[in-house]
Amino acid sequence: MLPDPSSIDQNIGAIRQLLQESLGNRRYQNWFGGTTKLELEGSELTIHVQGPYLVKWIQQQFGDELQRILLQVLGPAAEVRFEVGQEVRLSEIPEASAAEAQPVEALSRTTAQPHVAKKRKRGGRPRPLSDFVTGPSNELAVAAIHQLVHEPDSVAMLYLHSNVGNGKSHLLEATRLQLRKEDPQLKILSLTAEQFTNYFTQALSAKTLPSFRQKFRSADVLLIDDVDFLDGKKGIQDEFLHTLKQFESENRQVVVTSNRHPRLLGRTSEELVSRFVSGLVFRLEKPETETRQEIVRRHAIRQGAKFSEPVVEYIASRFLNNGRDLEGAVNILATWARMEKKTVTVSLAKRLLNRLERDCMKMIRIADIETAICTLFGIEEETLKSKTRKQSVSQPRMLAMYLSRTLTDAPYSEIGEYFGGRNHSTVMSAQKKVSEQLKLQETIRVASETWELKDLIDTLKDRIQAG
Ligand SMILES: Nc1ncnc2c1ncn2[C@@H]1O[C@H](COP(=O)(O)OP(=O)(O)OP(=O)(O)O)[C@@H](O)[C@H]1O
Repeated sequence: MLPDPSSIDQNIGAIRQLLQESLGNRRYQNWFGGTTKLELEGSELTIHVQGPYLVKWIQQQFGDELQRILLQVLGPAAEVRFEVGQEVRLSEIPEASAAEAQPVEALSRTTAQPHVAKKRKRGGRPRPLSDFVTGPSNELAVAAIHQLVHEPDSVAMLYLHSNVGNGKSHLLEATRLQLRKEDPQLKILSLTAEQFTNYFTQALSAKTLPSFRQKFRSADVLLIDDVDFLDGKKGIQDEFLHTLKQFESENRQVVVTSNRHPRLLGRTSEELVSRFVSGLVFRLEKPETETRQEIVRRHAIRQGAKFSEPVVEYIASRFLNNGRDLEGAVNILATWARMEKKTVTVSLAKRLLNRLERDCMKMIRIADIETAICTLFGIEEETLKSKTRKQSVSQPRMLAMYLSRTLTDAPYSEIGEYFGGRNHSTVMSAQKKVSEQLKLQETIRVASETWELKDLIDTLKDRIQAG
């Protein structure tokens, strides 16, 4: 039986009221009012927040109170989870198809969801190109978008890749907005690869593949976020490949984003990879100092906060990896300033962000390194740990040992044991060998690409740190 929508509204209303009573109006408005959306499904409350820092913050500050209130309103089965980012919005799918297609959530909620914050895409504030801070780390990608929009005949496929939080989704949405501005009639289909998969699976089981194909192939431009989601999913890859072929044959445009270079999609068909690399491929690098500072300034303005230059510089020097972390830090400080009606100083920023930064630091395990190496080189974990001395396996194994020494506190013996019961001197010599290769600026082959060893190690480190 479907839940009664009025009882859902009543329960959310009761939760909000109790929170307001318990926290006081001002704190309630700051943390749960305004744009903080609450959703209830059964006895699970989902709180939608803007960034991972807010998850930590709300859990630390109000976790106990929240649990008490949920227990009171929803009973002992009550659970709370957080969603970081905003709601999914298939905004440019023509009305009919959006209505027909079952929402992605409805499909994914048929199985139990782990209680982790899962990032969703789009919705919320629009992210135009003018909001995107451009610098050496990303300017080629931005130039490519301009070209795609203004010279459609010259760009058929654009592939943007980067580590987490460096603006892929922002740029994809900005592309949609630019295209729309240029031609309001254009049919733009914009969705994540996961949504594509869910729509496809749904159409397959409902035996409505022809109309699914019609919808996905009738667009003028296709924008797909997180195409790496398809890695290792053969059936969907075939379907996606057919869609791409159709776009290609009719000179329509496709933009995709991914967390890695197409050649590093180890479990993706060669045909699909070669389509990706045949287009323009750009990597969004970590933002450099000036870009980070400007991201902080602009985001502070959006949050209605005014930070002094030393505070801007402090935040930018503290969060080096991506725009998302910077925005999260700004959100915390801006909300604090609003609540306390005080100016944020550098020492206050240090104090407030210290604890949060510690909480968000990732503990790296040897298993994380193993996963990153196996994914990148497209080899199985058992093979990496096996006795084989083939160079295609021994080189990744040496790298795994080297990174385990660099990124974890594990002793040589533990690392050796982990990678196939080897002794500590094997690990020592792997570390020495990789260090020498780095000194000699050697290159290394991964799939059919040649990499500078240093670039490869930096990429691996980024991906391991980002989880
Ligand atoms: N150069 C930039 N200028 C302005 N904002 C940026 C920039 N880089 C990242 N951001 C902001 O950081 C946040 C994270 O960016 P986004 O979601 O686009 O990252 P992503 O690369 O898609 O991450 P993921 O790999 O997790 O999907 C967004 O709010 C985005 O607007």
